[in-house]
Amino acid sequence: MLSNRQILTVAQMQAAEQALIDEGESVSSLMEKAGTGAADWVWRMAAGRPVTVLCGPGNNGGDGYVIARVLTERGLKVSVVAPLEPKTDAARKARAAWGGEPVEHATGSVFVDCLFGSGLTRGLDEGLEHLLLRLARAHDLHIAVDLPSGIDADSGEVLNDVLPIYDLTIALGAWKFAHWMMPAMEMMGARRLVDIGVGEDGETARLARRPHLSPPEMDAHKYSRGLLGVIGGVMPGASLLAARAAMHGGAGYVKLFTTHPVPQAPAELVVEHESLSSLLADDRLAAILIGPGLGRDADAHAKLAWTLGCDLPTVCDADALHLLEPVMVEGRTAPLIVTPHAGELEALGNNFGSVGLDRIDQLTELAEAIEGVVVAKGPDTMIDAPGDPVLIMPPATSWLSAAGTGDVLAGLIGSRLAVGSDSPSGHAVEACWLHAEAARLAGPAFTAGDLIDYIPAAYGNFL
Ligand SMILES: NC(=O)C1=CN([C@@H]2O[C@H](COP(=O)(O)OP(=O)(O)OC[C@H]3O[C@@H](n4cnc5c(N)ncnc54)[C@H](O)[C@@H]3O)[C@@H](O)[C@H]2O)[C@@H](O)CC1
Ligand SMILES: Nc1ncnc2c1ncn2[C@@H]1O[C@H](COP(=O)(O)OP(=O)(O)O)[C@@H](O)[C@H]1O
Ligand SMILES: [K+]
Repeated sequence: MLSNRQILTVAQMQAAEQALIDEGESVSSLMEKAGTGAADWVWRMAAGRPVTVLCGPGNNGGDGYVIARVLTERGLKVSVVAPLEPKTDAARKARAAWGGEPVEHATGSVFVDCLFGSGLTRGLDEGLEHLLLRLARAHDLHIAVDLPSGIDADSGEVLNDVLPIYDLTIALGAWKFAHWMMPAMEMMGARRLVDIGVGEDGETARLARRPHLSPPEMDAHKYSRGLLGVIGGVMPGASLLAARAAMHGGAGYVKLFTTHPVPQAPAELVVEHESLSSLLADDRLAAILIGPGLGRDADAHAKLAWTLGCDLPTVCDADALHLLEPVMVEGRTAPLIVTPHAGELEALGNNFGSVGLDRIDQLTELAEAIEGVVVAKGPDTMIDAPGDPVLIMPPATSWLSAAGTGDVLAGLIGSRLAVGSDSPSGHAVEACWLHAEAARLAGPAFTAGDLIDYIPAAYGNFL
């Protein structure tokens, strides 16, 4: 059965195709499924208008010839541009079955890019780049088959300076990382997946599943729902945002521990000013969040070291990520979740020895090194825990790119961790969904404070 969530590397995709071939398929029969499935989408988009297909030398080009044949049979006017002869047997057969004559150039309504797919090994050379751009400019609608040509399937890297922007990308068989990773995913437009029979493999990366949350138990009380301690620092605003968000994230009780005055704290938020050691001795604490507004001085360092030494379920965000060192996590057994944005991921990589790696490798290595969950934030937020498949969040609204929204997410993750009904990475996923859903409901131009107001309604959408 088609898995709508599975994300494969090129090597995994090739292995999956080989498994199908071992079961009796051929490259040509797979190409027929891929091409006819893609042709259905092109047919819908074209709505009777002329189509131009750009076919490359490999099997992606082969898919293009199948699309051209199917749409011609259905009565559409189809032109094929083929700057390179087909090199694979399956592509040659598909071209012969199409039976038409390629043209040098075509204008029309719908442009279908079958130049290169997952077999791309380098950026497009100047001639192909110009041809691709010229054809794209000569058409109104742009469709990429499997992947836009010129991007790296495994890293989402865009290998040419200028490439077309697509209205639709039709993934074949399974998602590739580039479909859900920046910067490539920005070019893809809507994404659709065509089934060619690739099965589910529990080991591979996947899109994070939308969670189902539960209301509190009938006999719940504030402690049974989870007590979260948020440790503040020199910038009270950030820890206050996190604590306020946490109050709506499921935990029954949120306390803010800070030595600094917090005049804007709402009445429901308990602010404690005692020493950290006595506050952390409370055995009712279900989880701790430390980092937003903490500062990066010696005092902040000491607070972080002390907190992690208490071995409670802990979320580290913001300043804590710059201070975190391997020695602080040694010997811990309680869950740890870190929530770096790109810059903080870099800083953590430096401290934990995972430098110079691509984003996915850095994520997985860091999760192993801290023996905890890493939530790598951004337009393509990814979550990893040691031994688990990498999870990628579906894209959230770009209005989240506002100061303080990370503090809100950290508060939500802390809150879910305090609830403690799922695995730590499961809680990170729940919080990311709550955050994204609150942002969707908040509409345009919200602030981090506004975002918090939408968390209860977002919560309601997961019950
Ligand atoms: N392998 C299979 O069983 C199937 C593959 N399918 C399609 O096949 C695609 C992968 O096919 P291929 O592995 O043939 O790869 P591509 O069709 O993406 O192209 C690879 C060919 O282009 C050359 N090439 C790579 N980068 C180049 C560049 N920058 N400039 C010039 N030439 C370059 C390679 O040397 C190779 O000859 C998938 O994306 C998908 O569209 C589907 O038809 C389904 C079945
Ligand atoms: N362009 C974007 N599209 C979607 N989500 C984004 C975008 N930019 C930022 N975000 C999200 O917003 C939050 C920002 O967090 P962070 O960078 O820590 O900001 P801050 O430190 O100001 O709170 C993260 O959850 C991130 O995933
Ligand atoms: K393509």
